[in-house]
Amino acid sequence: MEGENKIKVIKGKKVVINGEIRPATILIRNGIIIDIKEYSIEIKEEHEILIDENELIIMGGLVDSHVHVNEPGRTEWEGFLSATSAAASGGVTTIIDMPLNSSPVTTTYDNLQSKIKSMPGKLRVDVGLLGGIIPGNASEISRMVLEGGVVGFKSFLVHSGIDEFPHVQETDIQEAMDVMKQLRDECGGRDVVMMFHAETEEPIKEATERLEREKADPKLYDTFLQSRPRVSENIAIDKVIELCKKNQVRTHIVHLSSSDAIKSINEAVHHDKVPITAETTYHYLYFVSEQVPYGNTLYKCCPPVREGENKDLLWKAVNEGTIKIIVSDHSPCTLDLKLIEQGDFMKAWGGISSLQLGLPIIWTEAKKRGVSLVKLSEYMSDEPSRLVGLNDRKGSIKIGRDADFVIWDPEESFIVDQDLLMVKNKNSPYHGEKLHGVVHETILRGNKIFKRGDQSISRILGQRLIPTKIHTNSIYPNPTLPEIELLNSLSKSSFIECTNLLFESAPPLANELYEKRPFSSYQQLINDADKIIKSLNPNDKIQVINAHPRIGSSAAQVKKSSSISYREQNCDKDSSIDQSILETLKNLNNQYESKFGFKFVEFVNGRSKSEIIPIIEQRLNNEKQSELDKGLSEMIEISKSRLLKLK
Ligand SMILES: NC(=O)NC(NC(N)=O)C(=O)[O-]
Ligand SMILES: [Zn+2]
Ligand SMILES: [Zn+2]
Repeated sequence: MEGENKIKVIKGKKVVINGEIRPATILIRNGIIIDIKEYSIEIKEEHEILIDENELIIMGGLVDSHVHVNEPGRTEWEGFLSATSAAASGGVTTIIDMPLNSSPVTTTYDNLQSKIKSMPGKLRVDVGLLGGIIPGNASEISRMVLEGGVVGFKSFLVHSGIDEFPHVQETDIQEAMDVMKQLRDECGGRDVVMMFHAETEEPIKEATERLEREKADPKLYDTFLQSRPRVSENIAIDKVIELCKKNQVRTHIVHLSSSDAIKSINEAVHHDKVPITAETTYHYLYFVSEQVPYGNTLYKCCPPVREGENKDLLWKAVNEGTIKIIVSDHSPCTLDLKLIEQGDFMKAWGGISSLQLGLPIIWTEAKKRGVSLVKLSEYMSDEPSRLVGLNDRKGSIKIGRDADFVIWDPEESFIVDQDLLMVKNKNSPYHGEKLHGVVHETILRGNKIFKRGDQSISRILGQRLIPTKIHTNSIYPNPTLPEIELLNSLSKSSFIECTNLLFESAPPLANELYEKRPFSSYQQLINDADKIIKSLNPNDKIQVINAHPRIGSSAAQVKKSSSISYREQNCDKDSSIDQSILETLKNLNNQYESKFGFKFVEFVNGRSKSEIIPIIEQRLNNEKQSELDKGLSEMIEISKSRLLKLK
């Protein structure tokens, strides 16, 4: 682990921040954006300059919330290493993996665990996982959220293409939504989004039978297009809206293709305040059905790429904000399943490979339509991240978020050469297309994970992401702790971010706690922490006790280091109390620290700052050793009281 407090710096003349493109200097510590300053501020020589850029655009790393990684199981189709390598090369720093086409599909807690076990050593970017909802698995939902840390669920209203992932009926959806309501109302708001592949069977079946009767040519794209009419999406989406309205649980329509449905989504959101969102994908915003070559099944996906007028209406919806999420729906397979020789659209696998190309694909179209870079950052980072409850950590550039960036040139163009793609199965309908926008560098939590032309960067730094509500980024206003089973399963840095909430950031304690996993309960964790602290050498004991902010420090200082202490010490009231109290506390802290050589720590327990003054005065008369032990035992009391608030 690099120096705990080393500051890294990113400077740029064209930085996308808060809805504008401007010069800025970004300060990063431990992978988190801790400050955004004027471009011209002086950089201290101990700071590490990561990027100093005059021309290229610097933007928050992209978040692609619809990726089929297909590991474990169908790793000949894709896998975590190839998918996250492609993501890194495309400026994508977070991907959300779908519950299919891995095998086993992620429809039980145990299957989720087998997916989690397949990840270590393969993540070049951060990865969140979705669970799957199929008929009869509602009993698995809670555990996949509370102990498994999934960021949402996906289900199909039509055959998914994979037999082990059957589609749901209305009763299955209602059963799942009942569980979501329980998670929201009884488990501290730990509800997550339900995503739907919204097509219905009936119109597809009728159209397909008619086309068969007419002996329509399966190599003609129009035959496939007619077999999946817009009405199939429209009916499915109306049903999803109805269920979302009835249950008021967060719902999402994936890969919207039918522009007919935009109106009903708009009305649901703006008129009926239904908690529903919709995404569209790169291919619906780039290709048109009229241009699909005869028999070229690489263009096949479900729902289908539709006509040019449909594409224009999707872009209009993007411009108006009805569609605020643009993702890949990267759904690769082995070439044989695309039946390239037969060119049979009706039998080929549905799914398009595009994970690495999203930014240039969308920018090429957006620049023609006057859609700004700023809006792309919102729709390809912020909104997908919000969808899966990660927008405190991931999204556009903001203090407190992970230091994820893409550095790219919107002016540069290139011809797509599929052989240069990092995905496992390289055949792509984008091959040969001229796109605008070249990614030069990608940064994940302050580390370079991709640099154009530099094959030497192949660092495996990605983490599995758990939902924001139980993620504990210290800047996040209302953190809560994960279930103990989920805590035990976290990567070291995520584990430590959780324990920092209880004990503040004290490496000698945190590192030893991590080695002691698994814990049966938080009570056992605190008891073990107490034992560890007692066993530390004096220097480490002092480092642990000094992790706590001083009582009486400025509110801004306390908030920056510990949002929990900020609340415990009632810092929000500081501006209204007699400033002499803060002055007295400051002096007493200085006396205490110069006498004992470490900070004064007391379990404030809601008492006012003035009530603490006589306590620090009295404790100034004690011996050093007894004060060190007292301060450390106060820390344990603080952690017990925090546990009550955080669970
Ligand atoms: N099983 C799949 O990967 N399906 C995917 N296939 C597409 N979109 O054609 C999807 O998202 O529905
Ligand atoms: Zn789908
Ligand atoms: Zn998909």
